[in-house]
Amino acid sequence: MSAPMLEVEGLDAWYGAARILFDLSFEVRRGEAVALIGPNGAGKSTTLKALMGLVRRRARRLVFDGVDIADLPTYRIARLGIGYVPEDRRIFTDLTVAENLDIAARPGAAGGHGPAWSREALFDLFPNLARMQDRRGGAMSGGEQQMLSLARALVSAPQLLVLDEPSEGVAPIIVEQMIDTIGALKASGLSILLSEQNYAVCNSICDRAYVIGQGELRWSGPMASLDEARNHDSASPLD
Ligand SMILES: Nc1ncnc2c1ncn2[C@@H]1O[C@H](COP(=O)(O)OP(=O)(O)OP(=O)(O)O)[C@@H](O)[C@H]1O
Repeated sequence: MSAPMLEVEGLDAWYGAARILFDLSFEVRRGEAVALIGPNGAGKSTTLKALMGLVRRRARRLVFDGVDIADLPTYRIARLGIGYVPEDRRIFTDLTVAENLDIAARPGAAGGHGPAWSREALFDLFPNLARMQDRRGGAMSGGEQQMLSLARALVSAPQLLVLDEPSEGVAPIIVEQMIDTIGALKASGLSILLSEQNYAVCNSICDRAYVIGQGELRWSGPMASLDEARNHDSASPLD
């Protein structure tokens, strides 16, 4: 079997003096969708920030696509082909949809070694965005902003999409659309690392799951096994 695309071994992370992650290990293989599941405050967002070099962290092994990323700054990690969509989305609220995408497509921003996304291909995937190209980011709903943030991540041609709680603050009907969109991206060959509290989102999209609690790994295995345990065991890994 080929080496994993992302290998994380023994990851610790801190905010100031407060240690948040304890010896976390996980991996994502090429074409796979992997869920980080856990309750509020479990450390999911911190795990993704630690991966991107946005918080102080230490790991025995932190390798993406064969490159040691432990000492790389965030922009270099992104350029290797990781499209990170943070929980707060970080779109420019004063700029329009089209301008937000233009900024992501500035020269030198791409180069992620993944499939290139033309504007047409993006708008095929996100027809709502195609219809609101002149709308300012600040005038969009939570779900629309999430889609824009996802579209913007694709502009940099990632191989791995890292999505931090994409369903948060999004209306249920839009969550369904989002599941379809992320599922289509997976079907196109992109690898996905998804942090979620919404179990249904993980179950619809992911092949495998890691359950995190209080900064530690509590369980890992195929999504189907987690689903089985959740439905039939009195003490499920999610309790
Ligand atoms: N900037 C920060 N400074 C200090 N502590 C923080 C900071 N951000 C998060 N924490 C703490 O780190 C722990 C993990 O938070 P994290 O946001 O990673 O959890 P999470 O699993 O993503 O939960 P949520 O679903 O609420 O985002 C929590 O105890 C949280 O209070």
